Amino acid sequence: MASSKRRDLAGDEAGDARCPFLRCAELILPWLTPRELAAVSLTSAPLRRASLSVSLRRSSDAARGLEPLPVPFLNAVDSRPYAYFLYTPSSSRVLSPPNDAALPRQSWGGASRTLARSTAFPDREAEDVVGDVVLGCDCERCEGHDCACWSGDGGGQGEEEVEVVVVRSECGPGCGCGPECGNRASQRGVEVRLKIVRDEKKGWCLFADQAIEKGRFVCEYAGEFLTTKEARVRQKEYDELALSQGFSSALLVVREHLPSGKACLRINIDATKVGNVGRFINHSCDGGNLSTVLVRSTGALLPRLCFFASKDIQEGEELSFSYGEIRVRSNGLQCYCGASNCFGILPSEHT
Ligand SMILES: C[S@@+](CC[C@H](N)C(=O)[O-])C[C@H]1O[C@@H](n2cnc3c(N)ncnc32)[C@H](O)[C@@H]1O
Repeated sequence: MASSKRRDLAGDEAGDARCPFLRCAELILPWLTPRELAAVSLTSAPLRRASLSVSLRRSSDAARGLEPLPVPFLNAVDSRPYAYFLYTPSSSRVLSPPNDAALPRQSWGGASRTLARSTAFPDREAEDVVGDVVLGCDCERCEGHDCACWSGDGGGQGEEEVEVVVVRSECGPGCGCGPECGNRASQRGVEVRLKIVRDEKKGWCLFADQAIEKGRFVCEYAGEFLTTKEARVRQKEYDELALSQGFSSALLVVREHLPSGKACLRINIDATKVGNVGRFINHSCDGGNLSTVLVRSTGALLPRLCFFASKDIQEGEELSFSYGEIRVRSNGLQCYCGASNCFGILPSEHT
């Protein structure tokens, strides 16, 4: 009996594959948002099966084939199969669309992984529209030369605090060397096995799926480069959503002090709508196991924010870093990092 049921199912699937309408659907479904996919799946059993396949393929690789290794979603706590956002391996490739424009679509979960590459981002140089020089940086801890600080959104209610990070130079487009050059560690994408695991309290969390030695590059914090004006508008929108719907946003502000010591370059990276696996890294009050490094490639105006292992990391360990130390709101979002020195609330700072 069971085997005849299996045969029926296999027969249905073979029939589905031969139907021209379903072959078209296979091409279209990967371009749909989860909401659109759910609506389509209600229309017929074959479309429900096709939509389910798309969801399964999406949950098997958050990076949609754009990184050297797949990064799966694992969820044992609720029914969400994956988080939906547009994937970019590196910040420098994307541009924020105008406020009122819909985000471009990106194919995800199709039978062919190569479709993900046809993302419709405008083909313009990001660097001519982002990166604000701010005179008289208000960061008190940075002394000016060769230092940088960053702050980020800790789940609403303003940006987070400012943290000193290291600045590193790598080879760039103008250097004669190729992609295998040892001085391009952060330019080859995610080369360590990672997985994204759902937690009841923290939402999605990025985990190491292999041991990672201290100092090794883990991933970039990739997202949309925004102007400061756009960042402030978005921050306000995210704060409201965080308070009303428990929304998780991922907007970081990096300030790199210019050599004069009298100005800093403010870079706003928003991974909320367009990002990479870095957007799943949670905060830890003890500093976690990742260090943040600003990497500037020769010839590039804007640096990229990159994560390196700050200690030896075991397979199965959650990856985390400190979002900062300032908490401007005593009623900020609750922190569940579990560190012995946990403050109880996530860092936050005024935008
Ligand atoms: C950059 S995202 C990290 C990924 C996020 N957990 C998700 O589900 O997409 C930042 C958000 O994660 C959550 N988060 C990060 N660290 C946390 C922590 N230690 N405790 C509770 N929530 C945390 C907050 O909602 C914050 O706004």
